[in-house]
Amino acid sequence: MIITAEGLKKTFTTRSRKGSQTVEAVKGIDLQVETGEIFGVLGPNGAGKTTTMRMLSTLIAPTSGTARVAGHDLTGEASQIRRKIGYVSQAGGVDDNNGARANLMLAARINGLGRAQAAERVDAMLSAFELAEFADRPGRTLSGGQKRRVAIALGLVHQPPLLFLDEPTTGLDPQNRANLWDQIRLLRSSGTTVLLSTHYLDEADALCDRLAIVDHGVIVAEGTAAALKREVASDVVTLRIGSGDAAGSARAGSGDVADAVEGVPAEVAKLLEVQPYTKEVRVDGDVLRIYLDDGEHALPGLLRVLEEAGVVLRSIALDRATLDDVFLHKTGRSLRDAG
Ligand SMILES: Nc1ncnc2c1ncn2[C@@H]1O[C@H](COP(=O)(O)OP(=O)(O)OP(=O)(O)O)[C@@H](O)[C@H]1O
Repeated sequence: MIITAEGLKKTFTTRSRKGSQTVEAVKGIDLQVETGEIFGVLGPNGAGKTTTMRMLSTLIAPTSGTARVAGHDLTGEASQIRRKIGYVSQAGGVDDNNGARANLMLAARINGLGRAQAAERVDAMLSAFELAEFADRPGRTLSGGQKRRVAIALGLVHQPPLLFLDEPTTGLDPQNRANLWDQIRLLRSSGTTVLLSTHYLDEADALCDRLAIVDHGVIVAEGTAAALKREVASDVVTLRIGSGDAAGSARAGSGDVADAVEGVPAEVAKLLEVQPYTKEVRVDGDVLRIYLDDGEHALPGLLRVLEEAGVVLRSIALDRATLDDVFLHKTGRSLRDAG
């Protein structure tokens, strides 16, 4: 394990004229990151991702809890840890008045590399991150994607075995995001461990070997994306149902059962909850999400139940469960709406 953390907590106290305010940003996090993996911390805005990363990278001291990072104790051996990690913040830390080469040279020298070794590493970084073409152009003239690549190169110039990336692809267009994902995967294949935070579901799913989902300062789920999703269900059927008169006039079937459940989401949910294939049903307004395994086989039976009950469908979709379904299952909210 390159990171083990137990009970990490951080409480901020801010003082203003109105008095002091306390924010429990991280409320007790246990974490194990294996050497050589890409580990994701996924959560909505304000969940405590940055605070967790800043504690583990020694930028701020935890209020309580313990951790070992890259073989050293977080509280007693911070300077040894700093030599073994790279940290790329959301802001990036690229000096806008200097080019990539000068930025990298400064970072290499600050990290203790001699002049010749620094020059060698700078060249390697310029080439690895495809920065050579504009290596001497001031940072302010670079595109968002180019600048993000310089920022990540800055975190890697001293060849740390562990790299922290705080929301590395926020604000990038899809092509730049995909390029950066490739570069992060290359880092893994060269043996670097990456701990990254993100609020993008697809990023956590596609890029991370394992992840921790955080909400309100605690980990609500942890594991591989596949295992986390499997825990909820493999498939989800999303129904939008009609209601009231619209349901009554348009429904296919009718009868006593239909009169009882027509268009009332909670009643329809009760009906579906007792079906043998159903794992869980969630109601959000007139939308029902039915979690089940093997949706393709269950779907005809599910439609039959709805028809017999006279339920009018406005739409129906069968999808694979996503990490958002995991978040919903654990917190009762969608990650898309949270934060
Ligand atoms: N220095 C600070 N002083 C006071 N409160 C803070 C400080 N840093 C963070 N917080 C608060 O702690 C909570 C967690 O913030 P944090 O930045 O760790 O969240 P995050 O998950 O990284 O969010 P984002 O995705 O928006 O960056 C928030 O409520 C934030 O306002």
